[in-house]
Amino acid sequence: MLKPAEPLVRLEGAGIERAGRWLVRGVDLTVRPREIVTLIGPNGSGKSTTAKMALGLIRPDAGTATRKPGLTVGYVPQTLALDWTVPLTVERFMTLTARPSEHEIEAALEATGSAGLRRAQLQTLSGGEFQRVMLARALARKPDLLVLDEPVQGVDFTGEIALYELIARIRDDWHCGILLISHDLHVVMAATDRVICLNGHVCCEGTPVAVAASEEYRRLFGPRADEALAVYKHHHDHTHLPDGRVRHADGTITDHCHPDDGHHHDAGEDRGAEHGEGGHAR
Ligand SMILES: Nc1ncnc2c1ncn2[C@@H]1O[C@H](COP(=O)(O)OP(=O)(O)OP(=O)(O)O)[C@@H](O)[C@H]1O
Repeated sequence: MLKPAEPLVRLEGAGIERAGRWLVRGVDLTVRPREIVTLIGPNGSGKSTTAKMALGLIRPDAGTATRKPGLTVGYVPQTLALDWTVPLTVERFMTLTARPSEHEIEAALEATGSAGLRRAQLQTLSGGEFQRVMLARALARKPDLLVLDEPVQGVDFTGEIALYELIARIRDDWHCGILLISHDLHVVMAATDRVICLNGHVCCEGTPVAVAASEEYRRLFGPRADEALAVYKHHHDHTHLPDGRVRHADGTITDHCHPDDGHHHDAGEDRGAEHGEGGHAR
């Protein structure tokens, strides 16, 4: 039996209370190395609050939040308090709150396809470019855990797919665990190992297929639930094992998955494929 990797972060029965109201309650969550865990749920369901507990930015009023000792976290928040009237290059932006080396800045920009933007002014970037730069800034810290709160804001549908593919590639190449927040169902279902559906508490959780099939999820999202599942089935082609290794559609197991390793086949071949536990798609 394979031993699962030690969690990077674990919430157990965690909850936050403000002014006599529980914003979220009873949340159990773990993110392990090389795992993508996605929090979905309607507006105000407690996704950002849960992520902040996982990050250690707020302390749970009930339950516990534990992080692996020495954990390095990269965080892309939903909103950023920036003075947009002050000129700021991408390079400078990346060094505002941390001191990454030249090499780390270069590697992070390269990995997010933003190398050409290094000297660009932040104010001139498109929505998609800005999200990639935000990702690069978080990556430059060489995080064990990346927490991405709505990373596809301001990005069109094609850009959204590309961004989720990039996130999966970052997990594979940088070996980090990723906690993703989204209320955007269709693409995110295809880009995650495990989904946790929140609505003030954990409504349902599991593989994308298990969640999409659950009553609670269908009640919450209605007909859009089927759309999300269709996209998921379309793209699936490999499964992440509990120890971080990857079982491919052809049955072989490797330490990681990468588009060039010869195991991946065209998404078109995946139509109607069945899914194992912990499956995810790229
Ligand atoms: N510091 C606070 N004090 C009181 N209420 C708060 C506080 N922070 C958040 N809330 C409330 O808690 C609830 C959950 O907020 P949260 O930002 O976690 O939701 P979310 O699922 O991330 O929403 P969205 O999809 O809109 O980003 C909301 O009703 C919000 O107004």
